[in-house]
Amino acid sequence: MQRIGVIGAGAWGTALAQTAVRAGRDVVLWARDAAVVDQINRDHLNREYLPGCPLDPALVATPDLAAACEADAVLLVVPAQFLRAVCRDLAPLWRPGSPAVLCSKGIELSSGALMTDVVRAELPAGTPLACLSGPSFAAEVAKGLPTAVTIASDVDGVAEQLVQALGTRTFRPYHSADLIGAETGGAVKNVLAIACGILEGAGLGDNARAALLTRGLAEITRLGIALGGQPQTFMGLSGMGDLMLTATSMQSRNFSLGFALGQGRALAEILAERKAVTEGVATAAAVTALARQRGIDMPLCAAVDALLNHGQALPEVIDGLLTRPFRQEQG
Ligand SMILES: NC(=O)C1=CN([C@@H]2O[C@H](COP(=O)(O)OP(=O)(O)OC[C@H]3O[C@@H](n4cnc5c(N)ncnc54)[C@H](O)[C@@H]3O)[C@@H](O)[C@H]2O)C=CC1
Ligand SMILES: O=C(CO)COP(=O)(O)O
Repeated sequence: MQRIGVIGAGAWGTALAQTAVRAGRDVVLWARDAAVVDQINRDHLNREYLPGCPLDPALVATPDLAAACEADAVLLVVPAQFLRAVCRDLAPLWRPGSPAVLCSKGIELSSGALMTDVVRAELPAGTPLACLSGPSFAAEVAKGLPTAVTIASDVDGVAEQLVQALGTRTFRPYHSADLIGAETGGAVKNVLAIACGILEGAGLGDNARAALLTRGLAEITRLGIALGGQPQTFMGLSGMGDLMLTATSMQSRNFSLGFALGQGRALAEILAERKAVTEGVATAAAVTALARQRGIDMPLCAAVDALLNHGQALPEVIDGLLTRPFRQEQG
């Protein structure tokens, strides 16, 4: 895999493109915004989405989807709610047999579909699928700080090839065969990061944070197993690893949104101030609907959804969680 296409030049697409260049690959990064394309090619910067990170001059950006599809593997890095529309444009341009690597973290709100379901439905039949997930803030990856992630695929040998293509001394992918497990962890942790931010912003204490992380991981695991994931995946980088990172750091857009909510600010006001995507907002609703449909108990995700999307007041949401019946810990 020498030539890598990257679809989406937000923070994560740009950082992944940069790390693939560092790994010695020829990389073409597609951006929908012509100004971003020009800036990457001319100034070797993406000031809009990845400020303060000088980019390798060998990184080439393009406004032409077809040019990014001329690749041995294509990383899909557009926000979850836009992925289907972009895949529809990609489908006629797709190089047969080229793996699609999902790097977005979310669940489609309109359908409850995982990102792999979306891609499977829209890209040509037989396209090998993989998922890259794990604890990885884009700015740190772009700067070459040490990072470990999971690359999962259900097609023999594909994850291993991607590990070889993208891995460097400081960007360290581990391969896995559990595609569903890897992507479920990445999607649901965003909702739990909002919850953790809320409790931090509201000053509910360190005990509450530990309780939330632990019970949150139990929610990820319950849903992930029901969708077909392997239990041990949720203890790995794409599960516990990403939850620990995202739900404890102000670098996270999801955590910082939760923090502001916990301090009493309104969702609309917080969202109006940011251009960056905060995936957990839509995913809270998507995951809560999915859990309800499958009869899976996910009280923390449901609480975030009630607060964000159904107008429930914060004290009421917290009270609802604190007055749940006592129960056995496992299961
Ligand atoms: N930023 C990070 O540290 C990480 C992000 N991710 C995931 O990567 C995905 C992309 O996030 P970021 O690169 O951070 O985004 P971002 O917040 O930096 O940028 C937003 C992106 O959305 C695109 N966009 C806006 N409207 C669009 C539309 N209508 N159609 C298609 N694209 C549109 C913009 O062009 C831009 O590329 C998300 O699912 C996120 O969860 C995963 C790991 C790390
Ligand atoms: O997924 C991420 C880190 O692994 C990025 O999280 P945020 O989208 O909350 O910034």
